Amino acid sequence: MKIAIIGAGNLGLSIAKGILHSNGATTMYLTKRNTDSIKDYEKYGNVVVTSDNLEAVKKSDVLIFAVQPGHFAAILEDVKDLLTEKHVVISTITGFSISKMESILGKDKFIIRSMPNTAISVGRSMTCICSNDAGRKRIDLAKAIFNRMGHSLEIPEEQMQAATVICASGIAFWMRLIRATTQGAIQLGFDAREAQELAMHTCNGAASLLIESGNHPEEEIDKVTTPMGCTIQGLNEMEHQGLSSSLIRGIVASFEKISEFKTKN
Ligand SMILES: NC(=O)C1=CN([C@@H]2O[C@H](COP(=O)(O)OP(=O)(O)OC[C@H]3O[C@@H](n4cnc5c(N)ncnc54)[C@H](OP(=O)(O)O)[C@@H]3O)[C@@H](O)[C@H]2O)C=CC1
Ligand SMILES: O=C(O)[C@@H]1CCC=N1
Repeated sequence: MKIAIIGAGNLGLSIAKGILHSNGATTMYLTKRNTDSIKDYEKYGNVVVTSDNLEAVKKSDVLIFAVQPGHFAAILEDVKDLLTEKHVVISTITGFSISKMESILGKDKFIIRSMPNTAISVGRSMTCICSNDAGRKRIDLAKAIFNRMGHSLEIPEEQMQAATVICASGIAFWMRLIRATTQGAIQLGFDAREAQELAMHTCNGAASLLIESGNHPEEEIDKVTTPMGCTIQGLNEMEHQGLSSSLIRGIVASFEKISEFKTKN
């Protein structure tokens, strides 16, 4: 597979790492205007670093766009005449609709809109995807690409903004919960490194338990909460302090913000 990542910034480089990690490309173009910071990627042999988007598009089949929303339309205008039947356009751009992409590229192009997260760099992204009508022919290819680097789910385009909050911003939300747990562990006497080790592996275990068992979280909680024990004491205190409520409110605030953004675009 010949892949180009147009916009090798935070997310673009995370995707590049995920692709390298999973041997997911025969050649990979990485583009940005100032390439100094990513020249090292050329040591991987099959990676070409360039500021020339046109060359990257001509030499690749799968085009993953990861630029800021304000740059995207102009870049699509620049490359649109180079697009042929071999190309699949995959956007990761927040708030940029499929109809807007079609208005620049045409309805006949294979267009996939995706929302991965930065855990793609370690092959563990939750990635939501949808496509235009023509792109339906390539949705399995897009799923295969993202499933090599985590888990993917096809959703209606209307849910893409909500998926951005839960999955992309969600990485930051979970990081903060892990950090808070780490701070608690330090207060209980662990050194900082051990505290983080305990917090992140316990978090990983909790998610893996649900993924592998298919159980509801409360079913697993019931197995841990000894009557009159320390777990229920801690959980109830967290809820008195608004744990679930503050998470839900944060998610809704994030969604309200992204909805403003959609109106502006
Ligand atoms: N960060 C995240 O976790 C997630 C981000 N997204 C979306 O992904 C997109 C990128 O986000 P993020 O990676 O954080 O942003 P960054 O600003 O880190 O990356 C964007 C990159 O695009 C490059 N760029 C700008 N203009 C061009 C151009 N003309 N041609 C090629 N490259 C160009 C910039 O480099 P230079 O200035 O050198 O050209 C920069 O490295 C956004 O639309 C965001 O909404 C989606 C999911 C998660
Ligand atoms: O915070 C943001 O607005 C972008 C969208 C998802 C991740 N970063």
